[in-house]
Amino acid sequence: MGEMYDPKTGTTKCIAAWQQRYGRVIPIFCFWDPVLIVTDPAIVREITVKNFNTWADRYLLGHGDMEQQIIKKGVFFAEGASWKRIRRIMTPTFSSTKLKQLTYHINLTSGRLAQKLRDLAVAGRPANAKNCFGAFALDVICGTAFGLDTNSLQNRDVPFMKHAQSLLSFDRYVQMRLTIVGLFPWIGKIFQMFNIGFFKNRDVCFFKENIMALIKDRKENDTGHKVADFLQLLLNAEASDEEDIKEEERKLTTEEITAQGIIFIMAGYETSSSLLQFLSYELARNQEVQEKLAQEIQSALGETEPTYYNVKTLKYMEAVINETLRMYPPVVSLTRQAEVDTVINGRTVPAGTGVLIPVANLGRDPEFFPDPHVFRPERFLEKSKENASPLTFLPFGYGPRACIGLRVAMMEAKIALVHILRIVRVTSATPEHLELEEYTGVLVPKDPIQLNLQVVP
Ligand code: HEM
Repeated sequence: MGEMYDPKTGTTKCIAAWQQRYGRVIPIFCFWDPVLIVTDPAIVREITVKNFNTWADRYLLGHGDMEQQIIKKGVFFAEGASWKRIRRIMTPTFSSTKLKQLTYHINLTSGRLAQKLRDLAVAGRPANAKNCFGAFALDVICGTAFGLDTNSLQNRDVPFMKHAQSLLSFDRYVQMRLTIVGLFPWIGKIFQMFNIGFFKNRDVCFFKENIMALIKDRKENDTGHKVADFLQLLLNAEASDEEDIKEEERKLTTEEITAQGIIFIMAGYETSSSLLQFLSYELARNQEVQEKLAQEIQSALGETEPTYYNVKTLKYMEAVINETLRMYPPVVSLTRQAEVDTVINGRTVPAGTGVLIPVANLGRDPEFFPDPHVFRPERFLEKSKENASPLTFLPFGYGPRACIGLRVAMMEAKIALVHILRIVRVTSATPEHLELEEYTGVLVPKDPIQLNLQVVP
């Protein structure tokens, strides 16, 4: 009998303690499943890159029985040859040429966000970071993915906002299903027969119906050529009715395009919101960092509108974002599953074994990042041991299965910061002691962050 996971201690602390005792490859059981927790950079490389073909799929509790059919067609959850095909078709959608066409919408939404924060500063009211950055991130994803102007920054009751929040909420209902399927794996198949999934059907259906209606509208009214959002780019690569085409050459069907639309909301909403919440909190606590950032924006851009290219020159800003992602990675761990028997650390690992790479532990490991609890963006600028290995800093994952939206997320955060810091400063923030909620899908603060703001004179 080994050690038990103690929910009171929290996942990150538990893993850190196990690592002290057992080293950087820790075998555990996740309910009945054998899983290895890996914090050794060389083995992380082995799994995510060198031996990628063996480890291409994600390890999912419930082994895929808990995701609705349409969700499983999304690139995040897809497996094997199907994932390969979808990812290959989607990759050009995220090229620099395509991404620079999205800046119009990101600038529009960032301008609104900055204005909202300014209004709160003028009114002497604190900003609820989750509400402001959550609405911002959702508006960005709805605009860039579907060409929709949801403006949930002004109107929090928009159905897209309600369903997105509910879709991603890791409430008791979801936790209960996960525990039941963890303890009694055969129930997963029964849940599947009754279409009971990990995500709530009403939210999945809402997004499915709305995205399909958008696709229908684009096709009927031939408005596609006027827009350059992700949906249109995928529609341009839509499958024809040819039946005799080889599986790996098949393009995306309407249902598959719809599935990618849902995945964009899942992957791009809470993650970007989480990043901006923690970043603004750290700016409040590190005023010198905030001033340096504002100065960089002024000297590099003046009053020019931010673009895909000019925000790339903001190196200090990039370091501030990276330092936030190191301390508060929105996705706290990566998972993979062995397709066939393989060898790790000199030991044979049977097919089906899961791997968990705890991104949050790697980022706070003093061996890789000295004084890990100190917010110090400079560590990402200096040529040092700290940024020597990309395998210790994994907020966007690594290898062929890494985040496809990395450049969108970085551009979005940078453009938002340019607009915000041109007109307001974060003077202080609560809570005094930030506790992290580790059981949700995405890392969030336990208590909502409130930001006190001041208008730039
Ligand atoms: C701060 C923001 C974001 C963070 C921290 C983040 C992080 C991640 C991580 C850690 C993964 C798993 C990578 C792996 O397993 O190696 C991932 C996958 C993914 N992300 Fe992001 N992400 C962010 C924003 C976005 C955005 C804005 C989009 C879409 C526009 C997006 C789309 C995706 C997709 C589609 C996948 C699945 C890729 C695959 O399985 O092939 N992400 N993301």
